[in-house]
Amino acid sequence: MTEAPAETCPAGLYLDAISHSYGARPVVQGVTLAVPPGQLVCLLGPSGCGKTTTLRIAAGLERPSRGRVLLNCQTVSGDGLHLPPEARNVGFLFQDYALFPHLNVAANVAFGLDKMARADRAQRVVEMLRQVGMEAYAEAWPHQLSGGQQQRVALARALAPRPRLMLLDEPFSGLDKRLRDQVRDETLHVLKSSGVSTLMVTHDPEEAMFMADSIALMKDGRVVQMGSPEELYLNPETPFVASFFGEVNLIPVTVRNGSVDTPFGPVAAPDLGEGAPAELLIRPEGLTLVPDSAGIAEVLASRMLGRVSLIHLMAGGLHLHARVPGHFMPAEGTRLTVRLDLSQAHVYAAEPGNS
Ligand SMILES: Nc1ncnc2c1ncn2[C@@H]1O[C@H](COP(=O)(O)OP(=O)(O)OP(=O)(O)O)[C@@H](O)[C@H]1O
Repeated sequence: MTEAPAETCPAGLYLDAISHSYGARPVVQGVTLAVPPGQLVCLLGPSGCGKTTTLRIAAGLERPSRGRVLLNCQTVSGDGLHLPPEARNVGFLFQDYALFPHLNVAANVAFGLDKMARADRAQRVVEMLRQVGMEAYAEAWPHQLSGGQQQRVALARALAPRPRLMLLDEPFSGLDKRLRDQVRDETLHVLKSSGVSTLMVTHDPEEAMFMADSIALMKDGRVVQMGSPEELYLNPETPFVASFFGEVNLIPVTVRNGSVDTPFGPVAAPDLGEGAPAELLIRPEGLTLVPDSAGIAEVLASRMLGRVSLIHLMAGGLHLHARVPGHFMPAEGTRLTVRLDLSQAHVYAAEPGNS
């Protein structure tokens, strides 16, 4: 393995300007990202944006056409070198990464521990099964377990050899919603308490926000923004980032005196120039509604969505959606005063390709 220069060498996983093409088609283009030790980073983005290819490059299952992969400051891909997955000491958890059906639970977990002394191996298996709450199932066969239990055993198997990196690709998508929430929560706790660095692929923004210390949002093979879930949600750099985390109201506007007008008051605009066409994005949860016979907005429809109510309203000629926590169902035609939370409103240049 080649030592990397110290200044470009954060510990953990470091992808350094990775590009990859299938034939003539570029699918990953100059991706640079770090997964610091013990951190969980999610690769998030729409279908086909290159998440899985990036993960496969980190695993060593694909060789990048350009760039380098570093693990704890050692080059494992790049500079003419390419270590295969089995030489990288990485653990995998995939949606369809099934357990070996001919091995019982304990033997599945022991699978990657062949270099350990027998007694140490048995102890490590018990320790791992305890960590994932499956110690009572050591002698069970995979077909006797539920999907969630199988996934817990797969996690124990992946972590047993103490990998220096865990790679997860849509690991919960085979589970139904209720089970998924529970297994996701357990998986996060086990990963965090093991202290392993983790890179996880998901297309689900809520899942990424639940799991990640840091999210790299991808589009067309590139990372368009990377940061903590709060940073991406509260300070999205483009309309694409803003709208990826949930429905938004999108309003064409014009910049006047450094701001744009809305029916609820002005919103400060970035420096786009006087008269510049712009896009105003308002999150539906950024609108607070108060019934008021003198209000400028009118209810078109109210819908209960479970924990929130969705109100369709008309204000200043605009059809907007507001999401209000709890049960709030004003009748059609009710007049409202609307307050806008400015932290939930963002103005962008109306450039083609901006979104
Ligand atoms: N082995 C391959 N040969 C050719 N093209 C491929 C191959 N693997 C992936 N692709 C293409 O590369 C692009 C990126 O695929 P990738 O699986 O990395 O995206 P993704 O973001 O993980 O998508 P998804 O969420 O749908 O899995 C897609 O258009 C896909 O069809």
